[in-house]
Amino acid sequence: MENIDQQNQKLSFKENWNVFKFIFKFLLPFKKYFILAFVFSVVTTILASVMPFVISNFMDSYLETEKATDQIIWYFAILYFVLNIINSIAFFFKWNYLQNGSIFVNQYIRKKVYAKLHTLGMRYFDQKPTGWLITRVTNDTDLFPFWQMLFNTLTSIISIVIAYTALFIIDHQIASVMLIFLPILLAGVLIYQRVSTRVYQLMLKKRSELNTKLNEYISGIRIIQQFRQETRLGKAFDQTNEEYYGYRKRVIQINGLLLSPLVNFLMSVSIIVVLIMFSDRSMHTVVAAGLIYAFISNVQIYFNPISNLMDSLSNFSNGLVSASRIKTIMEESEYAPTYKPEPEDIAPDLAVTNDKNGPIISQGKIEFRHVNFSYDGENQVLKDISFVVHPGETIAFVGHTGSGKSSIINVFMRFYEFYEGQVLIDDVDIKTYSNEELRKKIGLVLQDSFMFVASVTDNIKMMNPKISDDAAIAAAEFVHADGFIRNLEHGFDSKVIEGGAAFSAGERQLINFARTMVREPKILLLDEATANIDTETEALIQLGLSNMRQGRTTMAIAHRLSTIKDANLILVLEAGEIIERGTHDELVEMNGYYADMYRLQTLQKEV
Ligand SMILES: Nc1ncnc2c1ncn2[C@@H]1O[C@H](COP(=O)(O)OP(=O)(O)OP(=O)(O)O)[C@@H](O)[C@H]1O
Repeated sequence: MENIDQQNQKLSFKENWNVFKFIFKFLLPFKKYFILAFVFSVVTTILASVMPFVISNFMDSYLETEKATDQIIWYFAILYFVLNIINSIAFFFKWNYLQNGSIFVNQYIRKKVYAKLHTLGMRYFDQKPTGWLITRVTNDTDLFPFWQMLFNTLTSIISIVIAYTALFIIDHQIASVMLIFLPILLAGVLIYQRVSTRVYQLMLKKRSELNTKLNEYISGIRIIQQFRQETRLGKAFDQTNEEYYGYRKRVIQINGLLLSPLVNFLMSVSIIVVLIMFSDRSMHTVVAAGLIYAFISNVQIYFNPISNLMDSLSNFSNGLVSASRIKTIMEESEYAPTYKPEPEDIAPDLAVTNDKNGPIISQGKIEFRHVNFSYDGENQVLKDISFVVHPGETIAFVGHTGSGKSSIINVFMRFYEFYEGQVLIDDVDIKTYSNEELRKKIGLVLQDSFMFVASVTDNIKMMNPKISDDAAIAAAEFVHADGFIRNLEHGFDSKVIEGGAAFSAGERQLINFARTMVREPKILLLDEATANIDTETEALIQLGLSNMRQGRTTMAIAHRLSTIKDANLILVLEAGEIIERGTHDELVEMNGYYADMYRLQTLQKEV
């Protein structure tokens, strides 16, 4: 994880520019909001610069000359009041458009990143800690301050130009002196940016680490408690938390030291310079007090945006760091299938029809041709796997734990990309099928399935509105899950609590069967449950399974050999290689590894 974060810490100017262009594209669909906010912002800036002139005019033309009648006082009071009201209204609209625009862009980015994650293969998720991913989708997509900063930069430049024009109109000589402060301020801005960005990035890295640790601790809480790891992990968590706090404190210190004090100091110096220059001028000529007031007001308007800009400058660099991480995720393609089979790879002898997404699976014939596979590119997990399963037949994989049984399923489901060998369905390369078609036609039944917080029916339908409640109930009946469901207090409408904790492993398995069958898959992949299931539920499961297998091509991982005696082909795996193949009777006759396993299991059963 450290490497992942470090990658983004030192970006060259060109890389930053690319990141900026990338993230800016997300803003375009919402540009209307930002343009309107900009228009209202210009209105408020012009009004803020003009209002001191109203006061200065009143002071110089009426107060000093003692000509201020009631009528004139009212006139100026109302004018000032109206300008203030207009200013407030313009400010409200500017604020509103800017906030809404930023919220919409963030939401849009989050939606896109979330959708992208769904297209990435399992290998990606193996390598990225969940907490890291959560930080990316939640914190990194929260670019609110970044958009504000961009907007502030633009409006600040306009403010500086307008305020400077006002200064120039009042007194171009003194206004010219004000220009000296600009490079000094810019130098301050650059120094601040350098110092703050580094510390800010370290702080962000710690926050990401904190999230990762928290996620690990919560997901592994059972093991942690069982092995009494609370104190050790608590200490590790405290340490990261302490480091995070340390960086946070440094950020606050840097901001406190460099931000407003520097700008305020320079503003005070400039006001003193202005006063000295006006006093000097008053030696030779009359200087109107209102003019000095208008000048000083505009000096403040001239400095304020710079102060704001510095304030949010760190947001800019942080936003770019976050944006670069989003860019990395959005441009991730390594795990997405890129392989396009050569025409000669495909030798269809089954009639295959196509729809708009590509070929569709109609028969369910499966073939593996010399497939090699590795998760990490180093350790070969599957070696030269070849077999054929004809439509409606069952193939079973047996072997010790870690022999590669689940990996065959992983490759077949395209959870992981493989690069050597070929897998075909209905004689068509699996890589030509759309993922949608594969997910639709292949029903995967894992040992333990995830249950959502929803009703039993919705868990069977998996919230798919196209599936009717009746179909869900029919599927439950088909796999014999209806008996126990109807015995629940609210039957099919009973609420499932998180993870399905209120159901036994066998009951969850039965719901899972129904969930698979309601989609009417052509191919079934079964990972036989190893959990202890009571004999009654076990009998239901076996009944459900045999119903499910009728007329479907089935690939089953079997732990108890008694359940796959009738399979058309059994493959015995050892360290990723097929060491024996045949039907149950053939393998027993062969008197090899399978026969040993079978004898052992029969003996255990008898004992
Ligand atoms: N996501 C992964 N990343 C890296 N290696 C993996 C991954 N999943 C499995 N492996 C490794 O691949 C090898 C084969 O594992 P696989 O899960 O296919 O075995 P299996 O026969 O299904 O075992 P079991 O019966 O315990 O489920 C093992 O050495 C395992 O450590």
